[in-house]
Amino acid sequence: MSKQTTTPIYILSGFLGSGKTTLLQQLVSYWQEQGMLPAVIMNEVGDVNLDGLLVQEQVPMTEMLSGCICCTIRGDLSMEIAGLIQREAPDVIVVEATGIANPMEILDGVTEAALYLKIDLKGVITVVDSAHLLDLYRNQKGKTFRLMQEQIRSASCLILNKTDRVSAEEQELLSSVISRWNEFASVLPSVRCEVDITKVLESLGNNPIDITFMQTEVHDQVAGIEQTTVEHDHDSSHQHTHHDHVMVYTHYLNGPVDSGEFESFIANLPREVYRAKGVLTFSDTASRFLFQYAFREPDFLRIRPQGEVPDVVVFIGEHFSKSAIEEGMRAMELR
Ligand SMILES: Nc1nc2c(ncn2[C@@H]2O[C@H](COP(=O)(O)OP(=O)(O)OP(=O)(O)O)[C@@H](O)[C@H]2O)c(=O)[nH]1
Repeated sequence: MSKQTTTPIYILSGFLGSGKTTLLQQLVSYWQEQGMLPAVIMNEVGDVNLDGLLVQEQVPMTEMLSGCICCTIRGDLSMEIAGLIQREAPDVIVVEATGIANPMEILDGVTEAALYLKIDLKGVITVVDSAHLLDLYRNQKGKTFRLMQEQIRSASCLILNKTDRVSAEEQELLSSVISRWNEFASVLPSVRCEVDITKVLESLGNNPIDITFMQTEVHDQVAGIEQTTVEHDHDSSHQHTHHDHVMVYTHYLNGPVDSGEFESFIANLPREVYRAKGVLTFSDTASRFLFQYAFREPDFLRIRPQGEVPDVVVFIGEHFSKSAIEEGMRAMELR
């Protein structure tokens, strides 16, 4: 039985690896401390959900894999929201979009659901990787730059994350740049998304989404990007394509690999691979690890996954050679 109350919905946006899951964990803990039941809709471009390993088991979660909710599987979003509300009656829902999602399209998906469900779209929180944005800002071109700009423009609250990876002057420059792009959203600088969650939620209340403004002002700017990066296929939502400039390679490992060898393989990844994540067993350490790689920075977290989780690494990027990555990985497995 679904509750008769209105369910608030938050959209988490931000480029691949910016820190969305890191923020999601904080939001979930915050709501749990308030005695609330948060639920999560996770969307991944790859076919495995590794971020799910970072969310506590008792949090109801729906996964939308192998596609991007902003385009090919957008139609499914309102059904997922409806299903979650019916099954779990959560007090609040967070939709974590893929890093390549266009928030305008997700807003469309959620508003579609609002036609027949009692939901209240609270706003878009966009997480920004400071170092990555700085790098793209200095080049001022490319689809990734425009997409990141779009994600910033559609936010009601902006988390300027990973400030540990830029200098104080660079952080100031970024703050002024993003405030110019989006003068309505609050900007909260952070390291590992450690922000005052009450401030985030308050700022959403103060900067409600003005969909009319976004449709006229922003959509015009987005139009060019959509045409070049999105394969529109609204009729066949199960044909899982995604943004055409983004590639995903999922590599299942046959066994443990040497940690040093893996680290040097990652250090030498081509620039075109800008995000990777996986679960690994190393031959020289006892534990298993959740591996992350975002904008050239690797990270390893010791984990004890519940249930069966294969050793797998997902590589995401643009125009990289899948066979070169596969060969490199296989070579490590053979040794
Ligand atoms: N140096 C640094 N690393 C961070 C910070 N915040 C998060 N990270 C790391 O960045 C990586 C990506 O973080 P996630 O929270 O998984 O990013 P995401 O946006 O959910 O990634 P996708 O779901 O793949 O788009 C992880 O290794 C985090 O530990 C930060 O402030 N500084």
